[in-house]
Amino acid sequence: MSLVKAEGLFKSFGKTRALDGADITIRAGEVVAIMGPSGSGKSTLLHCLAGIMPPDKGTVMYRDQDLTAMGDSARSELRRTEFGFVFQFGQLVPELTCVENVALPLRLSGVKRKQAERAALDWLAKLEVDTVADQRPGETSGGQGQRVAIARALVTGPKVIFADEPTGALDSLNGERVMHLLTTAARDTGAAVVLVTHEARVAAYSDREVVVRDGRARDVEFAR
Ligand SMILES: Nc1ncnc2c1ncn2[C@@H]1O[C@H](COP(=O)(O)OP(=O)(O)OP(=O)(O)O)[C@@H](O)[C@H]1O
Repeated sequence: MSLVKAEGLFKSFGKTRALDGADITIRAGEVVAIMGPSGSGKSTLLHCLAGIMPPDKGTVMYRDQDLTAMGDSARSELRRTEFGFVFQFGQLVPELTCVENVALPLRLSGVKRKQAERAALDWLAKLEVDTVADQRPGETSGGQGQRVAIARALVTGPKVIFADEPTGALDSLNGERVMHLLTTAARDTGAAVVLVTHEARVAAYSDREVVVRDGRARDVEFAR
């Protein structure tokens, strides 16, 4: 059963064709690594799948909803309720403490502060960073910051986590730890993970790899 299904995606930036007829299907609960050379269209594909960027042509279905036919506000509502995001540099709010950062998506959905912060603390503990709950992101290490960002992505119970080079700024040991925690947490909650990475050892945490070349996506045989 497909959860996210994209067909015939085209996207150009001026004369650069970033996507050139890309197709990809993500099933519920699976961890998919999007790999491929630099500039091949991986991030553009991720942004189209996640409803961050509309393709020039093609469709992106999330369950029975067509993201490409939705207005901006419906699409951002869908992103807020169904998706979680992790980027290369955590992109936490620097003025807020880590627990406030993780609680933020719940607060935006109308959850009361105490309840939101309790849920945030639970997630920080699962990702083994409850020790930095009261610190600001600038006072944490890169690996801790990424774990906080993962807690923030998971706190709303998303169906899909989109992660663009989530370990790109970490050393290999921290990268592996973050991947382990991300995929374990996603498997525990049943969330699918769509992950852009250059690194084979990061892709090794996925169930399946999709290779993007010249703006087209190709499924690799189930590797494991
Ligand atoms: N906002 C943009 N404006 C102009 N060109 C862009 C933009 N975003 C992407 N591109 C171009 O589209 C192509 C695909 O970019 P994309 O970032 O999707 O590739 P990628 O595979 O994620 O690359 P990398 O691995 O280096 O991050 C590249 O040639 C890039 O320069």
